[in-house]
Amino acid sequence: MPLRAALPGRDGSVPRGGAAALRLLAPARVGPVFPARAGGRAGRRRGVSGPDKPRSTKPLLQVEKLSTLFPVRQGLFKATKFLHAVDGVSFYIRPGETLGLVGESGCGKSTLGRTVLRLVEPTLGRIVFDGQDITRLSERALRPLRRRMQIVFQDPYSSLNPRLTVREIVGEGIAALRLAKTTREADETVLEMVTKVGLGPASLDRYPSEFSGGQRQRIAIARALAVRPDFVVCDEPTSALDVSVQAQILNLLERLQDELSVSYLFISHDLRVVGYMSHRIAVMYLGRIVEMGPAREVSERRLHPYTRALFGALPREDGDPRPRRVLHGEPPRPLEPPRGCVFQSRCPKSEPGRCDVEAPELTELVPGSHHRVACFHPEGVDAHAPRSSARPSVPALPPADV
Ligand SMILES: Nc1ncnc2c1ncn2[C@@H]1O[C@H](COP(=O)(O)OP(=O)(O)OP(=O)(O)O)[C@@H](O)[C@H]1O
Repeated sequence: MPLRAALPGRDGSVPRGGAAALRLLAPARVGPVFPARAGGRAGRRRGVSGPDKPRSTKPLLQVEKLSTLFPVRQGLFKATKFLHAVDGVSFYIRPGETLGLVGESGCGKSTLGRTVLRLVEPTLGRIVFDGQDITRLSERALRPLRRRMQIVFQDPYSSLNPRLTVREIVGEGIAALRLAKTTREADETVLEMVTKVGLGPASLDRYPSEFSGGQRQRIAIARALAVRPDFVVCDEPTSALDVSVQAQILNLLERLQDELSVSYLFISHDLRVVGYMSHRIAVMYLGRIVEMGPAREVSERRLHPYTRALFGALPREDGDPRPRRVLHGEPPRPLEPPRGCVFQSRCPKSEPGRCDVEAPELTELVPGSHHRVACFHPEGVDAHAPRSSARPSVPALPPADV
């Protein structure tokens, strides 16, 4: 089996995750709690292509059984082991759609996002972008597609070159890809993008250090969208920001998506953020997707015990500080993924002889529901019966002034 995973300058020998990571799943509230709205975007906005009414049924991005393994040297005389950062993941994203990817720190979200962009080499599986198999395309052959696939990183402090002005940062891609015929045209596009993200012309000749975290993230978003991509990986774009500006950036991303018809893979460890932004949600655990479906379905039904635990870790809306459900233990090391179900060691429903032997497939329990779960004992046998309460599970974020 050819193992082609790259090691892009990151020390992955110490797998992250654990108790500290789980605490991240229940951070302070993102601003004040507003009257609850339906989980997911399809339920709360008109004119947005929700999972039930997609703009197009043809996927823009199709990922099939994708795995990214990192070779890790254990010691001078020990054999190299392979860390399973992403393990047989399949999903699709339609044009103009947001797929939210949520899970604990270290479960493989960023690696998955980077692998689909071919910033990290896939080990196995297939990535099809707009009908073209890009899994093994050479860098040269990939170049024309690079414009169409962009990324916004978590940290707006380290992701912007401090020596470049905003004009240069936002114009970099336009110049590199020769998207403007004249300097004037390039300048106009830069100004248009900078204005779209809520920064004025006065920002153009200033440096990143002169801006706040939220403003820097706006610059990073302008840079990503200036080349008019079809698909953007948003890798925890608000995690490094003050709570007060998080909602502004989320609303900005949402507005730009509607204006520019871009698709997002939206990565976050914060369920409320993912629930707010996404048309569909994928829940990831130890490199695998354990539940995936329309945002409202996933947030209301929560078929996988892990999804339940994530929701249980959210702060209660009644202000009671006690978590509803505590997830004990640590995730297994991705260097030694368990046989059988990845969640078995922390699962209250784990069945010896089955869950520790066989890996459950991601399966649609109710045909046509588009809601799939990888579990032999999904929560609630009558999981698809209508629920009496209309209360959504993900508290909404406040509206913002963008
Ligand atoms: N270049 C690398 N070499 C070796 N291991 C790596 C490399 N990059 C990531 N890893 C490991 O792969 C696993 C998944 O990491 P990844 O950063 O994708 O997780 P994540 O869910 O995005 O976490 P976080 O939210 O903390 O960024 C981790 O165990 C990590 O240590």
